[in-house]
Amino acid sequence: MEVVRHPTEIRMIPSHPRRARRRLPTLPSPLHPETETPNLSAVSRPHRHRRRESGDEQQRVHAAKARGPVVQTNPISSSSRSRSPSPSRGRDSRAPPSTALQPRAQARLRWVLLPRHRGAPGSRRPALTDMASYEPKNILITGAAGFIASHVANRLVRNYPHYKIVVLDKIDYCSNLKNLNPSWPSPNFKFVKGDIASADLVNYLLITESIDTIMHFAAQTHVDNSFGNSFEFTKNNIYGTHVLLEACKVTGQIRRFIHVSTDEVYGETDEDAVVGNHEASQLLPTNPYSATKAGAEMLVMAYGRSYGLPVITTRGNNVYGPNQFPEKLIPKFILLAMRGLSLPIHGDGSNVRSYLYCEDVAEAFEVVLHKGEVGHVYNIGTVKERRVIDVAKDICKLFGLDTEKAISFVENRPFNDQRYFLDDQKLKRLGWAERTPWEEGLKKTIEWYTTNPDYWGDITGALLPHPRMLMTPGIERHNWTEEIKTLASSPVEPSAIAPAATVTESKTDTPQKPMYKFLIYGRTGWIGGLLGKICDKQGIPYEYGKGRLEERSQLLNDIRNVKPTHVFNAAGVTGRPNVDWCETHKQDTIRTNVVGTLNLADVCREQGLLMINYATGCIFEYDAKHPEGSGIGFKEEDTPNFTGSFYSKTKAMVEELLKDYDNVCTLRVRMPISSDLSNPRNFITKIARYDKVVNIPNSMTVLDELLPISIEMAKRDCRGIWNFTNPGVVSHNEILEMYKKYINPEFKWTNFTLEEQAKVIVAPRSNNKMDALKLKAEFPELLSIKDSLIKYVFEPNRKTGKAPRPRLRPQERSSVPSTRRTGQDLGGLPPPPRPAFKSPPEPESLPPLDLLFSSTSRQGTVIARPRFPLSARAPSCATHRPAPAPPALCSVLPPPLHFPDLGHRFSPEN
Ligand SMILES: O=c1ccn([C@@H]2O[C@H](COP(=O)(O)OP(=O)(O)O[C@H]3O[C@H](CO)[C@@H](O)[C@H](O)[C@H]3O)[C@@H](O)[C@H]2O)c(=O)[nH]1
Repeated sequence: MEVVRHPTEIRMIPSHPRRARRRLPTLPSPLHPETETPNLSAVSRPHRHRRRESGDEQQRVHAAKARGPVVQTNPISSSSRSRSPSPSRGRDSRAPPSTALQPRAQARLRWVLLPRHRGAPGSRRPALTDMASYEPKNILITGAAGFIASHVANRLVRNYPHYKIVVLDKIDYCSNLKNLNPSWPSPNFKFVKGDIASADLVNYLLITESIDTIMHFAAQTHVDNSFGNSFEFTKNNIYGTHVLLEACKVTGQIRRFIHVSTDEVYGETDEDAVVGNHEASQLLPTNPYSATKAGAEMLVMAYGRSYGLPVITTRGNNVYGPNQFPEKLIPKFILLAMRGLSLPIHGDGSNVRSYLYCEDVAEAFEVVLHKGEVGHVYNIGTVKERRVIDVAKDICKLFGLDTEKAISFVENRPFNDQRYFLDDQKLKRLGWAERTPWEEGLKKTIEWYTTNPDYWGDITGALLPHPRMLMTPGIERHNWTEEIKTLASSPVEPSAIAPAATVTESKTDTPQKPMYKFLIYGRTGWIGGLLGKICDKQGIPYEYGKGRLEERSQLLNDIRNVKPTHVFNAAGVTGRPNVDWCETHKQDTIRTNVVGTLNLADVCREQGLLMINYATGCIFEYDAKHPEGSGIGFKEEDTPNFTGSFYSKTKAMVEELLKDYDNVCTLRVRMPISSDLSNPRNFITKIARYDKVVNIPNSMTVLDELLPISIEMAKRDCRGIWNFTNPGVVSHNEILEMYKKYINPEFKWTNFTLEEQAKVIVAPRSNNKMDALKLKAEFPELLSIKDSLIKYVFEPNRKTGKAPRPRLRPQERSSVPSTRRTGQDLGGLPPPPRPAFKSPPEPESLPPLDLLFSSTSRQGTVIARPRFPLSARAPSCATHRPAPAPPALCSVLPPPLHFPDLGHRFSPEN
């Protein structure tokens, strides 16, 4: 008798660059020649070269011998485990099954299989030899409101009225009760809403429903999600499976446990492999999802071996067809094509997948259920492979779309297996065959989605290039209780099932839980205020942060209270009236802009939250490599070269440190502009009001266009550094020319040089061109700065006829000293007709400081003489003390001046 070591360990080989791995030599397989359960134990090999059954039997025998003698470890899977090692057994078990059991194993089998709760010893046990005609009675299907399982459940309910089909589903974000529509009226169908991880519920169901067969589909299945929240995968896929297995052990009545796994457990197939992964191939999962599926398989195998649970495992290729939640490639691309949106290909689209139509797969499960051999693994596969790009092209073709225009290429997944190639012969030998040709299946699928466009409700989040639906709040997208009650012919009464069952009364009329909730810092700032308005408009729930950025406990409180999906940081000190203030308030600047920002990033990371950080592009200035007028812009990866002002210096430092926070999306804003021409922070408003302006081309940010994009970036889970400006540059004079053309034909201005400007400002300011290609690639519709200015700012504000004199807000009027303007440069600011965004109201007590002290531009691009002596500057935002004001202003500066949230203002300096 030989002994085989119990597979206890998956050897995880550190990730290797894909190409490099492919070149490694093939190594012997560590497969146990007697079973189809993979040996995951001792042999350490390069990841890519777990053998794909090289056919070198000598190596296989050698590897088997090296592991030592074999022990009959699974009393149930007699067919595979009672045979002695046979080098002639190739890639799967073809020899007839043996029924011989070891005495000890027989005893164990009896212990497990006899119905200890009700049946007497000697009651009928599953006939171990008549595998080809297994007859279940009461089947529990887990995850049956999901895609594949619902097709299986509907098929079994329809084809086998004498089976009782009990389905258990927690109704996750990707499930839908409508998937079970065909089954609801059937008397042999029962739905239970609940979680497989609830041991009480599962035990109760197994016993009260006299379950003899389990088909276990319930799982977190979306690979993209698993890169974001893999603990959910461990909980659902491993722990959930474990609970089920334990319930099988405890209740002791299960005659079949069909465990649904995936081709992904084999890991990536070599590009040049001509033979597919056979059921005995080594498991080498590469992503967190497939790792949890492999982990679950190990538990299933262990319960088969340790307790004789009659297990069968399936490993399937990709499935497509009606009812699939559109986070998966095919339904997502169909729905995007229906909406005229671009189809985002991860990477270059060369990844290959093998697609099976859902009905064919349901039939495969029907075959496995009735004919599958206990202890065996079955691939459910097709050798017809398709590159992702070709799938996209086929969809485009059927929609009559131009592929060049309809397809876009986006960042790849952190790891994206190139190919999963299965050997599909074993299941075929049981009589199953794929029936639906790709063209037919795809047409049927498109037909279904176009007929049911609203089947899934709000699926905006799923249609993103890298959806992370699991990370959205309240994973349930819908409260299904009422539907359950209506749909079920014999709904499970709450009282009739274990307390853990969750068929509960509907507590709310709201059908849909929101998918996003934003926590925004910078309530009183310009950008913070605008963000709130965009959220209002888009119906996105949000709250403003109450805590100060530098107070960790306050931030944690905010997060606990708000439970956000994303955090937006539009807070920071910019100095009053301008960044010169930072030169003399270095610690205050550091406290908020450095300590506070880092603190928030750190808290968000700890809480698993993405932080969208409105940063600045004023950390660059034209240099020899990026000269003015050359068209060469600073890229995201360029090192800041402008530290002339303390403000910019600290911003550059923070940006550098934030690079190590993978939960942060840094948006480099520059010279923000909005359609609200009455807002004194608006770059246009400022330069139109200055006495003299410099004239330098710069990259700028049109907030009306770009702030909604930043929200979209949050939804798309964009991370890292982004130049957040419109493409191209525009100079001051060009903007003022537009101003003259659209707003006030009589408008005039005076230029002066940088040198002249330097005399009236404290710290130098930056001028630069940012390279916006990265942003443009993600948002191809992004307009160039000049087009954006026309579309979002000047056209909506266009004035015909003679423009009126500028209308200042009452505060502004009363606070403007008579000597402050020459007249011509204040002239012509009409109230904007209908700006897309209005600036948030300034706090009542806050005078319009930009007007009071309007002398300098923070970009260093415009300048006028100070309107007051510098000693009369605005109160310090850090001290909250009113600065002495000139007598003329006393009436409009209510004592004491209070700046409730100045520390959290977004910098208009950017
Ligand atoms: O917008 C998208 C979505 C997907 N893809 C690519 O399309 C392929 C298929 O992706 P997806 O539809 O998410 O499926 P897989 O990642 O192949 O995983 C599916 O197929 C597996 C079987 O191989 C199952 O185990 C998984 O549960 C199931 O999600 C992958 O290469 C993706 O990178 C894109 O290029 N763009």
